Amino acid sequence: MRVSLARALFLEPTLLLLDEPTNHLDLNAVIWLDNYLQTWKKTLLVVSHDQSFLNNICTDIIHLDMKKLFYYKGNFILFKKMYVQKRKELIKEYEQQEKQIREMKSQGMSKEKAERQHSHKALKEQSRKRVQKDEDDEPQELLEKPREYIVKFRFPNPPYLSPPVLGLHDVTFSYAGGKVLLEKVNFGLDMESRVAVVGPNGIGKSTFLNLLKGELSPSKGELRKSPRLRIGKFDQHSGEHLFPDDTPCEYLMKLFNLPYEKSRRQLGMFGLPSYAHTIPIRDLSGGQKARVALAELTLNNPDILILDEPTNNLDIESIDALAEAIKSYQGGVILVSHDERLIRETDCELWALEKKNVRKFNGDFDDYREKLLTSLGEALVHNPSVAADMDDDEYDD
Ligand SMILES: Nc1ncnc2c1ncn2[C@@H]1O[C@H](COP(=O)(O)OP(=O)(O)OP(=O)(O)O)[C@@H](O)[C@H]1O
Repeated sequence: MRVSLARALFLEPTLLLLDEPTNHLDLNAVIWLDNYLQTWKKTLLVVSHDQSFLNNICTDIIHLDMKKLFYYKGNFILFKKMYVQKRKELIKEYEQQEKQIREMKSQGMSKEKAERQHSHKALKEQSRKRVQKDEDDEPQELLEKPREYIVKFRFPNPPYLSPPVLGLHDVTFSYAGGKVLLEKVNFGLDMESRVAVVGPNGIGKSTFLNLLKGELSPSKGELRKSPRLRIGKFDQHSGEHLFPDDTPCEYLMKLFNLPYEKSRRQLGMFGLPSYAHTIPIRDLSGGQKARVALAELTLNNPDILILDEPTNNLDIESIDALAEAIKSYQGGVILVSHDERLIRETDCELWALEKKNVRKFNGDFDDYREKLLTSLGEALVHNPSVAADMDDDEYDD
């Protein structure tokens, strides 16, 4: 991923097309790319579910909605505001159309005729308003009902567990025959924790989370956890353990002994479209499987959430829903993510994995960004006036 991206950037094409470029990058690389592309002089067309990235680099947004492209000037924040307004107008127009059709029907007209009549009427109205007619009159299509796409996640609040809840004590770890990835790590989580672990690709972030979950055993040292602790872990592979022959609805019903309706409600809450509740899991997309896995995780009532790149298979609305759910959740959360917005929104402390240990970064996300870019010798595009101090003082031992 890094190599193909580097090649694309090096060639400086007139038109640079990027499809989810941040998906396989670590946070440091995303910060660099974001900063770099802010001064990109040529045309860039990007598809991304990373809102901060879109905000920082885009001057225009094209929204693919109801099978059409809609053009907006400005970055993603502006688009969101304009879209809310546009939706209101579309709903109003749709309601007017439906009212007129209802009136025609009440005068004894058939549904089909009323709809046909309405499209001609709408066309006449449009032609009357048009100063210059530059295209052939075709009966105007009826407006579709603007779709409402609301995703709302909720993690049930666990009972309070007094600290220490979960911790690594003097943990050293290496894979069989591999080099030491973590050495004498001491780290603890409690119910109030909000931690984002950052560090470059391959440094051992997922390994660290797997040690906390107990999926890996320390080579030296130990994992200690509260006996009643339930951990919920979600990662890019979370869809893989689902039974492929079951439908999502059957899967949750069997696992949690749920009634049919409750199972469907749970899936719906996690944004799985209703047709996908009753088809085999093997036919779901990666993003849809991720939703089933999140629905399952929630039903397990976890006390601590371990999230490893949770945004990769989620769309923008679901990432927002995830951030909201984490904000109102009263258990502990530790995550690895390259999504700046998720880290900021959830108020996570940054812990950096480097030199085989995990240490708290003293500063907020902007400080981290600035420190990183300065260490790479990059000019800061957003905030050039602040000088960075590259001392190790910024870390707690
Ligand atoms: N099961 C395994 N057996 C042997 N080596 C492994 C295994 N899993 C990971 N590694 C190696 O351990 C190192 C750390 O991997 P890990 O996935 O923990 O890093 P990471 O920081 O999460 O990376 P990324 O940001 O790319 O996801 C890498 O060099 C990786 O190749």
